[in-house]
Amino acid sequence: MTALEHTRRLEHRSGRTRGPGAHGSGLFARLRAECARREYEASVLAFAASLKAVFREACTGIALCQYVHVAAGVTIRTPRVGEVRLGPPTSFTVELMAGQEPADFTKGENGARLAHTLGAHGLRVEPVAGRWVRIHLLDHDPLRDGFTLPSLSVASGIEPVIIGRTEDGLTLGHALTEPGHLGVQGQNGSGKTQLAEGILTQLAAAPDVLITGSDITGLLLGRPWDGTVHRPHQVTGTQDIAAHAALLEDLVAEMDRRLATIPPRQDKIAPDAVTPTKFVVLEEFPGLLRAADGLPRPKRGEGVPVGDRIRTAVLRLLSEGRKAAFRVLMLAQRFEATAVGGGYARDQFALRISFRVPADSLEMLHGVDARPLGQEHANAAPGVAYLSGLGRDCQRIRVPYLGDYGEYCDRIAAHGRRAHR
Ligand SMILES: Nc1ncnc2c1ncn2[C@@H]1O[C@H](COP(=O)(O)OP(=O)(O)OP(=O)(O)O)[C@@H](O)[C@H]1O
Repeated sequence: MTALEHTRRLEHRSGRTRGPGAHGSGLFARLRAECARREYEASVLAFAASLKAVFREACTGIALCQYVHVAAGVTIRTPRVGEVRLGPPTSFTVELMAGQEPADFTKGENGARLAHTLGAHGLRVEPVAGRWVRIHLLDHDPLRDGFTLPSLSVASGIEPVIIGRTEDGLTLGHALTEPGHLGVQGQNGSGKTQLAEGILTQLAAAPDVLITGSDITGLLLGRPWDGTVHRPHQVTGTQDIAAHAALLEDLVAEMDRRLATIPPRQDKIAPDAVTPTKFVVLEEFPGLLRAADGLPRPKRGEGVPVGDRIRTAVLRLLSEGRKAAFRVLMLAQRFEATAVGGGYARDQFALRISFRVPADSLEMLHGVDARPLGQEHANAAPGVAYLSGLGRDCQRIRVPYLGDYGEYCDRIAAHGRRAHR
């Protein structure tokens, strides 16, 4: 019998025996209730014993154990299991061995391997006290269920905007004042737009934030922003690709002005309503570069190719913009170096988010630590992403769902800062 079958049988049994004894007061009823209670207790003990045995085997299988040399040969020590709670979800306490850390149970592929051996979908490790942790066996993906982004907006870029929920159910926020650009990749339909729309609607009203940038699709920026202070700072469509380059070069000039006027004894601009954080959105950036590179190249000595102008401007914004209160949000299907303006440009993203992408793309953006996660993430559901950077380990998150495109337009209309306010 596998651990999974055992769990199911006992859960069923625990449910069935919860009530016996409650009905009837005759001798036979009391005997039946007593019998059921003993049977239940025996089944719990049997389950706990079998879980301990399977856990021990699993720890040995993934080398979360110690080999102790004794006179009779080598014995294997595994972390000791304490109290077992039937659940659901089933959980049990474990005493860490010398040199072990709680994260060892989930590091790399350990979490998935342990969980599968124990018949669970995944596991969560909660430090309890001293050297003890509680391991929770999850019977389904904690990110399976989506959640809706409430219609809210922040009053300042200092306030965090909601970007997702972790596997532990914690809401994850990101303040625009955090010193990092955001890089987001994902295949078509994986959820990039929902994330970007969610972030933009939350920022649209902040007086110290200006939403600017380039969008060849003309859906994320552009028309929904008509009538707001942000709209004149956005370039959309593919009719005039040179206009995208001109906007980005204007932003670089503004950045240079700001850098030249940083007040004495300060090393960065403190954004306010007069000098707002410029949130530079680059929607489908590789597509913009492709379109620019497809334009006829100017003759020698007659100017710089538009693609090169865009690459140079974006690289400068990425590498020097942080101190001048510039933050870039770049969206791409994959963050291949050539597609996003070079490996140096890619390295400038302090906060990196990957929706469903092929395994090699995940590693490209998040480093080799993400390699073991690649295969599973290649089939991730829309809205499920990996996030790393700004002091956070690579972790899975669920991004909130905003609604259909009409809802996005309505929220920008409701929150978008207007010139006359
Ligand atoms: N956070 C989410 N929660 C639930 N469903 C989502 C979420 N994000 C996306 N989806 C679903 O996936 C669909 C596609 O999402 P979205 O348009 O954001 O993808 P995309 O990566 O931007 O794709 P494209 O590159 O084609 O624009 C949405 O219409 C929605 O049905």
